[in-house]
Amino acid sequence: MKSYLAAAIQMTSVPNLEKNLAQAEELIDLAVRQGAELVGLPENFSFMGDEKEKLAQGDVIAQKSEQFIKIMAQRFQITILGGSFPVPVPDTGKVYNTSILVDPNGQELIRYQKVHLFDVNVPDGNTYQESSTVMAGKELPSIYPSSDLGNIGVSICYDVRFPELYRHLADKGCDVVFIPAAFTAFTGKDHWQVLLQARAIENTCYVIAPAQTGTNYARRQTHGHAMIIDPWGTILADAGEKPGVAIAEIKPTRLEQVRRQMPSLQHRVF
Ligand SMILES: O=C(O)CNC(=O)[C@H](CS)NC(=O)CCC(=O)C(=O)O
Repeated sequence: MKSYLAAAIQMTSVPNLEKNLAQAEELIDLAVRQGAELVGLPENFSFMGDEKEKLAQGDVIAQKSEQFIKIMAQRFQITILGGSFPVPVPDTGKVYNTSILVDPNGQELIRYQKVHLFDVNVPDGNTYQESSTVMAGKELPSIYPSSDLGNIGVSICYDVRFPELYRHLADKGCDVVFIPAAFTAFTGKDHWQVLLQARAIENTCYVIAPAQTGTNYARRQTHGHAMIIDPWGTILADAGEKPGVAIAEIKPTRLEQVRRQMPSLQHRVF
């Protein structure tokens, strides 16, 4: 594993596929110009909108999103996570909330279908019933062992509240975990950063957390603060509240140092 720059992209996706892909491309370009070699896009980067609209356009969104990620990877010669996009599941009327990690040759390295669905009545009055349109994935995410970039793990948004998923990734030797999100503004202000830091600290790994921000559609407000956190829990970069990128260096020496200073993964009893 080498030292390299990673980027967590922050955007305001809206109910317009082409607009979102254009915004994503601009931000990927910005990240690459600053030297990023590993880049993550947020949950639902290519479409944030009414659930019914998302389903109606599901096939087009899935096909264009996947093609977009592969083209970006090859054009910019980066490894990139398509934070998530809907992929229709035949004969169900539902989609998988899907993330793919793609290498600079346009080769798919990991495909993960979100396991934990956000069926929550948020105390601000908004109700989310992700399972009404999304089929829950049934498998734990896998790790991609990159000799250059380290062992890369993937998860999506609400998964961050389920530490057992990250412990599974840690068991597989995870060095860098992606947590792309579209966190609600209401839960985000109190929980987002704390949860991300907890996952980094307890698993002594880097966290790359791309995010949605601002007003996406109707009353849907997302929290922003895409960030990169080191294995000690220190926030290395925070994109704030506007669209942009959080960029930071991922260092194998820092991983080794923190794992030496705080060997908690070796002290597990259960
Ligand atoms: O809403 C959309 O349009 C697209 N879907 C999402 O953004 C997903 C599923 S509803 N959001 C989350 O998982 C938020 C979790 C969260 O905010 C928390 O855990 O507090």
